[in-house]
Amino acid sequence: MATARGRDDDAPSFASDGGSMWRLYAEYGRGNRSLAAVGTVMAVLSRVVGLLPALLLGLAIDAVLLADRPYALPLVPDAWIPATAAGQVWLTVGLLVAATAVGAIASYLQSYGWNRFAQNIQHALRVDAYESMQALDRSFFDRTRTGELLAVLNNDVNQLESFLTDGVSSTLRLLALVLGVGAIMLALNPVLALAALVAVPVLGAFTVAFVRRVQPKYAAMRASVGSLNARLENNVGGIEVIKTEHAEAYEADRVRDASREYYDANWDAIRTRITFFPGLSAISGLSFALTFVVGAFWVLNGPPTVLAVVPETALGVRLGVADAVTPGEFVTFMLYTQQFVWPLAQFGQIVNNYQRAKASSERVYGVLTADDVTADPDDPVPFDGVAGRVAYEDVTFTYPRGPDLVDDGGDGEVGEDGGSEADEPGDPTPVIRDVSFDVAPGETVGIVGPTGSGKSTLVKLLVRLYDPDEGVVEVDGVDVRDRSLAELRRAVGYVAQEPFLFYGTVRENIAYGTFDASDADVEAAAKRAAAHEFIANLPDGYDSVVGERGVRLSGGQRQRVALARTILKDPAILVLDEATSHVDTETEAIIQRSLAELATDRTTIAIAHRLSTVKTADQILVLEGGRVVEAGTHDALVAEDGLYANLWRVQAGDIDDLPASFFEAAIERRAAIEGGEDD
Ligand SMILES: Nc1ncnc2c1ncn2[C@@H]1O[C@H](COP(=O)(O)OP(=O)(O)OP(=O)(O)O)[C@@H](O)[C@H]1O
Repeated sequence: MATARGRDDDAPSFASDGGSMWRLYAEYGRGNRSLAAVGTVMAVLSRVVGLLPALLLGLAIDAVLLADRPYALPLVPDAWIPATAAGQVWLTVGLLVAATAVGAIASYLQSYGWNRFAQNIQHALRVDAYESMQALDRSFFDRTRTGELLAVLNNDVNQLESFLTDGVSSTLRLLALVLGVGAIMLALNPVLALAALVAVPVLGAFTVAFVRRVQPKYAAMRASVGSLNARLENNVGGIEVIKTEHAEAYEADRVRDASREYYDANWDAIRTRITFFPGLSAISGLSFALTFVVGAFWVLNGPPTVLAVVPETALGVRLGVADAVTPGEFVTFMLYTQQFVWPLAQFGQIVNNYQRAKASSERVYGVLTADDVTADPDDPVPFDGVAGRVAYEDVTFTYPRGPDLVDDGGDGEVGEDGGSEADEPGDPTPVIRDVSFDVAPGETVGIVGPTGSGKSTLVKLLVRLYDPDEGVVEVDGVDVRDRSLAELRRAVGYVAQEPFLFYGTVRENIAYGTFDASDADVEAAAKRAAAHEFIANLPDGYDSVVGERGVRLSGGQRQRVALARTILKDPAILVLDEATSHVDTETEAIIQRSLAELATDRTTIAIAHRLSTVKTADQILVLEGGRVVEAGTHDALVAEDGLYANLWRVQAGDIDDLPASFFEAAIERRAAIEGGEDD
């Protein structure tokens, strides 16, 4: 698909099956029924009251112009009607004012009801969509572009709210109006009413045709908003690279392309929409004119002659074709026709908003019902104090590619088969293969190996960021999938390779996850992570704001804040993924000393490129191509004279002593990694 270039072809589109909108409204509306009821009743009341003026006006005109027409009001006993003309005028004025006042109050209450209803739903929906999104497993986020997800949580949720606020109440008012006016007109003069009502089926057919055309266009538009958002979000995040690579022009072009894609999708929808509204108005206008012609000639010349053949009591209903139409009736009729026909054109706007909300609701529903969730077991095995034994048994893992996800491109063509065959890159290769090892409680294990050999992936399986395809990862003899996620993640402290800091203070970042920690605990943890000194030197100390993602700190400082966070958590099992890679050797020595102290009474798994940091580990696993190729203590591995011994020589600077086979293997490895990245 041409327009899919530059998009992640396996990125989720958040599409869901149809019907999601009403399911969402039904589910979220349940707790807000009384607001909806107030909105509904008041919408109907305001419309009904709005019908009174035209009726009163017609009656008043006839009473004034026609000597044989006494002033009478429907449903009002004659005894209540004033005898004098002036009294009747005042009664009419009084009723008009009362109708206007009741109409205004009803209109306020209906707006209150529906707006409150819509805001409540919007709020609940956004929070739930966020919670569902948060529960999705790590691989979902690998495939998803942040901007697109934000578009769903923001724009799409807002779109639903806006339809609820305007669309639903307008529909109700329109319904009340059409039924009310239709009934009154039919009662006044059924034949003349038919002239006005003939527009209804025509408008209906016209609207159905519009909906069919515009619906896929709105879906395409929502998708391209997501695409554009994703591009913008990515570029703001990568602004440093854009600047240092002097890629401003290139990125401006890419944003232009994404924006143009949105423009085209939007314009396509707009073109359809702008032909729809004038079309509706034209139909409404024609119907108004038709009613006027029939009515006017009826007033002037009596009933149309074509109707003379219609029996007066056909079907037992009085058709009134033989009656004259009074000027007052004619005015009432024309006012109603206008009130009735023009708002029908508004129906187009409602349908239009409905279609937009429908496209949005499908995306929101897609997030709410996405099932890529790391499941908590039904009956988790509780920890009985965490001893800290870790075991991997024949573990194999491959990163999922996501062929199940629909690519809807930017051009609005939603893939019918869930992705094109041509994009299928073949079976992905496992990143972890048949890995088995055992870590006794309190032991320290070092994991080393060339870049891309699967070290980070291996430890992510322990905290269930991913689950293995084959084999088992155990903590204290129980499969981690049988542990509750909360307990497991409390037991295992994980310092990621690129630690993430939240916008906020240093203190908040250290206490993240241990939210009830005291200031003294935070400081103690920072000291153990060799972070206290630099924090104390920041302008506001522990209250200094770190900036978004911690940009105001250096890479090494960020690492130490993240390390302090995990130290504060005081987990039984400590997993460090190159936790000190960004700090200088002197600081590293300080951290190593406190880590060694920490490691004495807890299991520690440390990934390291700098082999000196794991030299004293109880065992070292050497990973290559996802397999454990060597295992043992530092001395044993050096004596073995294999990959570890060669890596050790590299770091000791003894490059001249390395065998040629080491370089050949290293070049092969690089080629394999780069080849893997290409596909
Ligand atoms: N989220 C992901 N989705 C798909 N593939 C991934 C993902 N993360 C890593 N990989 C791939 O898995 C392989 C192992 O990556 P991993 O990060 O585990 O290696 P590593 O040994 O920790 O590397 P380094 O030493 O460079 O940190 C690499 O080929 C990488 O391209």
